[in-house]
Amino acid sequence: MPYILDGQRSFAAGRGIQHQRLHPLHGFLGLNRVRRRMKAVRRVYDGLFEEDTITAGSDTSATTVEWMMSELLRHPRVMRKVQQELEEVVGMDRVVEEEDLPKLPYLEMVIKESMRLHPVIPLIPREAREYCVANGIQFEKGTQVFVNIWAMGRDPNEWVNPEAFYPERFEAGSGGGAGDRDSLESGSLAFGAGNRSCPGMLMALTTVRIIVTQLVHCFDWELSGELDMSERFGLNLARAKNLLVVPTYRLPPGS
Ligand code: HEM
Repeated sequence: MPYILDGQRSFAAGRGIQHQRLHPLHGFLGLNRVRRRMKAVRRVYDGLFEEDTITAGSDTSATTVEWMMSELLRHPRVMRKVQQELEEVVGMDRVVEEEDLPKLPYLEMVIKESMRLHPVIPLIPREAREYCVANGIQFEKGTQVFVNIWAMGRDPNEWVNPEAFYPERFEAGSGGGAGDRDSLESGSLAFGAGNRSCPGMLMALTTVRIIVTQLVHCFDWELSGELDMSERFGLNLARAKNLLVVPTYRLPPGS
């Protein structure tokens, strides 16, 4: 039966698989884990209100998961390669744990590639605090600027074949246009830059990594119907259409 794969409910999948052995597409996200992390983030950034953190932190991660799963469904070769990496590192008799994540280099490339093409916050607002000139353009003090992260990720001057989903471009020496963007945590603009960059980045990356790996490790996925990659423009750049999929459990019974 086709299932609407949305990032929020994918959280549920992880929890269901790990602890309840429910139908894996029901259940509940490890919300306590998320709450614990939220508290940790708040301790560090205690000037922020919880509402801000939850708003900024939930849709963004969920939408990132949806785009990544869409790209994996569109590129079975890449999906298979992620599954193979998981089979080698984790095996097939248990689910992925957070401790496994640093041992999954190909997964990292897939995340980078997906976030390059689908930064969920496509425009980052800034204001010129003083008169300045950048790229020959003069900005008066107080000018509002929107940095277009979406366009930068698809700039043909920066990336070889920018519209292609090709995670291997991030391999050292691949010549794929990755340049010095070898680390998401230090290089990607998908989380902004400078003093106001995303304070939830590390938590977000861990959340996305664990959800996607559990989905891909525990299930084979098939599309139900056409895959429409249209975007719904807004503050959060989400999929315009539901992602309809058919999952099949692939771990042996009891694992
Ligand atoms: C994949 C998931 C996420 C993405 C792509 C993302 C991206 C971003 C971006 C681009 C900004 C603006 C940065 C700038 O202006 O330079 C931002 C700000 C922010 N993010 Fe995230 N974010 C994600 C997840 C999270 C999570 C999980 C939290 C909290 C737990 C969070 C909390 C915040 C907050 C509070 C701000 C405002 C920071 C400020 O204005 O100083 N984000 N995020």
